[in-house]
Amino acid sequence: MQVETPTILRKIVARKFEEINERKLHTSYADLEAAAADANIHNPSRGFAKSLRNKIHNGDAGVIAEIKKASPSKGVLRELFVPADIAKSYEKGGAACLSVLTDRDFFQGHEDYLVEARAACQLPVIRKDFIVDEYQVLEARSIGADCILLIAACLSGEKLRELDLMARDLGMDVLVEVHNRPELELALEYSSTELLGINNRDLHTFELSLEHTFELMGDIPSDRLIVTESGIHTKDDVSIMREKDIHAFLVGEAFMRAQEPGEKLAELFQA
Ligand SMILES: O=P(O)(O)OC[C@@H](O)[C@@H](O)c1c[nH]c2ccccc12
Repeated sequence: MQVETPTILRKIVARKFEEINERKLHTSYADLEAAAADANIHNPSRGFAKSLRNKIHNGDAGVIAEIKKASPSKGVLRELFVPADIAKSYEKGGAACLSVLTDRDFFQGHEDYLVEARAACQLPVIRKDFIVDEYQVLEARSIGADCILLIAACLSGEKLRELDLMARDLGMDVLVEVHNRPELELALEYSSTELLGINNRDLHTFELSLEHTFELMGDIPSDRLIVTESGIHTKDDVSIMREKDIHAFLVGEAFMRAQEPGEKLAELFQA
């Protein structure tokens, strides 16, 4: 079963396949396998899901704080952009985990940003990119990623299963992202990952509504940890979610626009 792919996403994914082919000319799959194995010795996974769960067990929100310079819908979000400083600020502000955009062409991200951010703190990090090929999964572990994002809207069921199992074999956690019911069905059928993200933003129209989380959450088995993604800007947004028993959040823009991202995190998420 293949869920229909929206157009902006189709454009990004088409470019992604080109990019992967370019990279394969530069670094072979075998070299990347060796680099990932090496990372598992020198830079083992920090336990992404575990860190989220720990915060939630303590009664806090589990916040995945995003490091994102720009996005296709909003343009540049932050001019002064030093990933290591942002990472430290987030850690101080109480983040459970970091999310680092590594896509270059649409989000002005870079793999180096993930490496720099992770080296500057103790937090586990998710590689936020459009992952459609095994090559990118190896690449993620080789740069130190503790988790990868898999977006149901750009994967077939079989591909989702393959990439999910491969990531977990490499010691990473997997966050599977869905936006609507067909994608949720695909995610539940083809992946048993604990972390299920509901993106409140439609990657086709950029339309954003927190209602997406409430509409889909009822169909998610209780052994999964739901992460509400995108469009969280106010303390009210946070309390509405927590009242409905959603305790894990992925937040980017609201923090990126603040002078001190970690202070903004503490302000939004303090009880
Ligand atoms: O900046 P926001 O609205 O707080 O959203 C963060 C995050 O959810 C968003 O960046 C995101 C969610 N899924 C994605 C997939 C690809 C790129 C980006 C994303």
